[in-house]
Amino acid sequence: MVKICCIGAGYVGGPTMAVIALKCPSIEVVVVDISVNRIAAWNSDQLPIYEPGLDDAVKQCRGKNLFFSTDIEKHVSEADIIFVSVNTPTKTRGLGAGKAADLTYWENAARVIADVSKSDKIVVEKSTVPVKTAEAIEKILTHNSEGINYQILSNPEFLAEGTAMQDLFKPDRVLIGGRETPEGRKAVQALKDVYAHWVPEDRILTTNLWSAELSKLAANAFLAQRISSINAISALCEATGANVFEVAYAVGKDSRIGPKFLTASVGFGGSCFQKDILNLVYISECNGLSVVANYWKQVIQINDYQKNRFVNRVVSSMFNTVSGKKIAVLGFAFKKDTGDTRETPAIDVCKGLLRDNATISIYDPQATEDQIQRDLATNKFDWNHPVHLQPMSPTAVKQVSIAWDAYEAAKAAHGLCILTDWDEFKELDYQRIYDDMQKPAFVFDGRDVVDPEKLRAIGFIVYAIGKPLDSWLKDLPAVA
Ligand SMILES: NC(=O)C1=CN([C@@H]2O[C@H](COP(=O)(O)OP(=O)(O)OC[C@H]3O[C@@H](n4cnc5c(N)ncnc54)[C@H](O)[C@@H]3O)[C@@H](O)[C@H]2O)C=CC1
Ligand SMILES: O=C(O)[C@H]1O[C@H](OP(=O)(O)OP(=O)(O)OC[C@H]2O[C@@H](n3ccc(=O)[nH]c3=O)[C@H](O)[C@@H]2O)[C@H](O)[C@@H](O)[C@@H]1O
Repeated sequence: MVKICCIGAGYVGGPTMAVIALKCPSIEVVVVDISVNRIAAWNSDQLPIYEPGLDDAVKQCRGKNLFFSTDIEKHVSEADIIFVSVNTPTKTRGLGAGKAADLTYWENAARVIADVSKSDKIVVEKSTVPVKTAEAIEKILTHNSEGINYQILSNPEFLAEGTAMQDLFKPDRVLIGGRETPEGRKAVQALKDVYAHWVPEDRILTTNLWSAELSKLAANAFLAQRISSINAISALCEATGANVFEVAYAVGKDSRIGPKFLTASVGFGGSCFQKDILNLVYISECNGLSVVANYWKQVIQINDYQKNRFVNRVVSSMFNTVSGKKIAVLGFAFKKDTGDTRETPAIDVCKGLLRDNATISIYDPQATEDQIQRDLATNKFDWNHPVHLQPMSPTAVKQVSIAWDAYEAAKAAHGLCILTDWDEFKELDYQRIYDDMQKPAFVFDGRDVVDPEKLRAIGFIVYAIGKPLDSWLKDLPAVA
């Protein structure tokens, strides 16, 4: 029986291994992690992450050919194929701080592999890493253990949260990079054989190591670039009276452009887009390509601009101050159908409103109170280190409270900001919300959730990103 061990039981390690176990009953899969709590949760009825369809998959194979454990050494030493799916956050200090990837977690994992391996291993980079990481990992492994053959493969993951299970069941492509040697090709074939259990052969692409590593960074950069492009246009739409959703529809109808990833928003969030672009910027700079680096930096600058613009719209609309005013925030997760709040634009928007001394009441169907408070108290870039390495009880921000539903959040509020595209926000009784709010009642829609005209008919003053402005907002500055 082939044995797989995955180091890192997070958003990628958990779902990807559950799908491998489900689709390959003849393979034993063990997911290991340094976090005792996370592993305990994977072994319980309350999985550590919310992802539609994940519970079912885990329940079907846990205890049969899928296991979760903290005994990293045992399972690494027994495995034939080791996936490494640990965090690769942005460095917070030292050389490359604020840009380069912090490979501490990866290096620690590699050192454990080197320490405990007694047989040949295929080591698979599942984490998103800078180009040439495989070379560094190879050095750590070969310099620390004798007589063992390691084949390093790059097999980046392209799943998106909220749709992870369907992305894994039906991937657009699986990408495997390996050394162009007989041993390298054999390792690539071994990993191909795993995916071939359910992925059609023509969707399994093989490349050299560096192409695979770079393709992952490039894919995320291209996706984020589309969002920043449409968000840049959204500002122009507000200035001209065009509607960004009509523009996106018209632009996306061109089959060369396509309709996806053209939804204007308060900004992209999530653990990877910003981190991976910063990484690309850093690699470009390190290779002396400053023009290339500056080009990609713009994608992040537009994203920051969009979040700032939203905050400024809120403050300027509400008579240039939100001091002491209650603002309801609907949605804190970085997108719908996930409880993940990493790099969510809601953090920047809430921090912006808090700087102006607002009082905030937040409702999100999945994000927990503890996580929200932690996010608002954490410095930029510290968030993406494992939760167990972060302060256990960060000081709660006292102007922030968490509500159990949207109506409670909106009660007596002056303004309401929609920051995540949860479907349930479309179905709310906005008349009831209006009746309970202070007047004039403002709605700021950062996610194309509400129909501004319907809300205006109720009496709200509405700002919706990229859509024609209320007469009240027309003369106010978009960016203060
Ligand atoms: N979250 C996502 O949707 C996607 C993430 N990725 C990439 O996958 C990688 C992992 O991301 P996530 O799963 O979101 O991170 P995560 O933070 O959810 O999970 C990483 C896990 O690794 C564990 N860990 C860290 N060092 C360890 C070590 N030495 N030994 C054992 N366990 C260790 C941590 O405790 C944590 O539970 C990152 O490189 C990310 O860029 C790629 C595609 C999608
Ligand atoms: O490397 C990663 O971590 C993953 O990053 C993204 O996946 P994810 O961040 O989970 O979610 P997306 O659906 O890409 O959304 C990212 C952010 O962009 C926003 N977005 C997305 C699409 C759009 O048109 N407009 C827009 O504002 C979302 O609301 C969200 O805040 C990519 O889509 C995945 O392919 C990739 O594997």
